[in-house]
Formats: sequence, structure tokens, C-alpha cells
Amino acid sequence: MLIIGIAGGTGCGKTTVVNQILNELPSGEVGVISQDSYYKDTSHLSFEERVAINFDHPRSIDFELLEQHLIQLRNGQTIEQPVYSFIKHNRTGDVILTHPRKVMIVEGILILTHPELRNLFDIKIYVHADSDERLIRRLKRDINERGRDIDEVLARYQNTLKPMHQQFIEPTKEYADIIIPNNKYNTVAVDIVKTIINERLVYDHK
Ligand SMILES: Nc1ncnc2c1ncn2[C@@H]1O[C@H](COP(=O)(O)OP(=O)(O)O)[C@@H](O)[C@H]1O
Ligand SMILES: Nc1ccn([C@@H]2O[C@H](COP(=O)(O)O)[C@@H](O)[C@H]2O)c(=O)n1
Repeated sequence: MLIIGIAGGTGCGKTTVVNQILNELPSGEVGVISQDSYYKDTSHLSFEERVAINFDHPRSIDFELLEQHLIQLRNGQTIEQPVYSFIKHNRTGDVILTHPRKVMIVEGILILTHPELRNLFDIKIYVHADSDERLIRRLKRDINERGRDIDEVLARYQNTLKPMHQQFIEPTKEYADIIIPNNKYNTVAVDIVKTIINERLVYDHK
């Protein structure tokens, strides 16, 4: 199994890059795990308390479960990936059965901050977009898809997202094997990653 970690600040385009990689690759050979699925279960908190969580700090993530799931996949076992709701700020209680694949992609803002998890990645990728680009994309996406309004997005950006990005996320760029500049759609870089994956798939078939 080839395990690829894709990190980068919110709105840099991680999910988009993953989807570009998945297009054109043989379906069934590549699986995806999102760090967002591993936000800690907060069922014991009220909605107001959940809204106030700092979701950009590493302590908000259940890294132990994420690491355990990745090891299980590597050992050929199917895992139950939790489903997360950005509307409820909590896990939904549903799970997605995720089967081991020849290539597993793990994507998330904080995945390179955790040493044990980082060690599981064969290839580490950091997607970079400037902070103004990321804020514009985040505003549009969170209002259109995550049930937020402009005040919520901007307050979160100023209070937690920006300082956490500077403290925890941006420094993990130094661990990356590949940095993808993504202020504009970068098909060349995505094609290079696809080539690496394809070579691995062909090699495994020999
Ligand atoms: N290179 C790009 N140029 C313009 N918009 C982009 C680009 N990459 C992603 N987007 C858009 O920005 C938003 C956030 O992208 P997404 O892939 O969800 O980022 P992430 O997963 O890193 O938070 C989405 O609406 C997506 O369509
Ligand atoms: N309930 C939540 C949980 C997380 N967030 C934000 O999501 C961002 C990470 O996801 P990306 O898809 O953008 O990488 C992170 O910056 C959190 O602030 C949230 O808004 N609500």
C-alpha cells in the first residue's frame, strides 16, 4: 500500500486536488480518508459549546483513532470512517466502510503536525495558496456549503484559524516532499502526482 498525506491550510484546495487525482485513476484502487472525519466526538457538549471549539488546533482531532485506522488499512482490514457534520459541529453517528486500497490518500489541515501519523506517509504533499485566496475560497464555501454566514467565517478566521495556521499548519511545510502551488489550478503538479501513483499501481501488478 502507498499512503499519501496531503496537507495545507483551509481553502488551499486539498479536496480539489484529491478529486483531480481520483479522476482518471482506476476506481477501486485509490481510497481517501479525510482528517475532518476525525474531529473528536463532542456529543457531551451543548451546541453553543461546540460552536466555541477551536477546530484549527491539533487537540480537536482524534489522532489516535486516525492513526489506528490507517494501520488497520495497511494491515488489510476495513475501517469504519466516522461521518462529520459541519452544521452540527459533531460526528453524525454514521460511518463509511472504508476498504484498504493499493493507494490511500489522507487529507487534512493538521495531518503533518502529528509525528506518528507523519511517519505512516510514504509521500507527504503540502498544497500552498496565499492566505487572501484561502479566505475568499473559505468564505464562499462555508456560506454555500457549510451553513455559515459572513460574520461567523470572519470571526473564526481572526480568532482561531489565522493564528493556528501560523503556529501549527504553515510550519509543517518543511516536512513535505512535494509542495503544490495552488493559487491557480495546477494541472501540471497534479499530473506529476498522478504519474507517481500510476507507476506504483503498474509496479504492484508486475
Ligand atoms: N486552484 C483553485 N483556484 C480557485 N478555486 C479553487 C482552487 N482550488 C480549490 N478551489 C475552490 O476553493 C474552495 C475550497 O477548496 P477545497 O478543495 O475544498 O479546499 P480545502 O479542502 O483545502 O479546504 C472550493 O470551493 C474549491 O472549488
Ligand atoms: N465544526 C467545524 C469543524 C471544522 N471547521 C473548519 O474546517 C477547517 C478544516 O477543513 P478544510 O476542509 O477547510 O480543510 C478548519 O479550518 C476549521 O476551522 C469548522 O468550521 N467547523
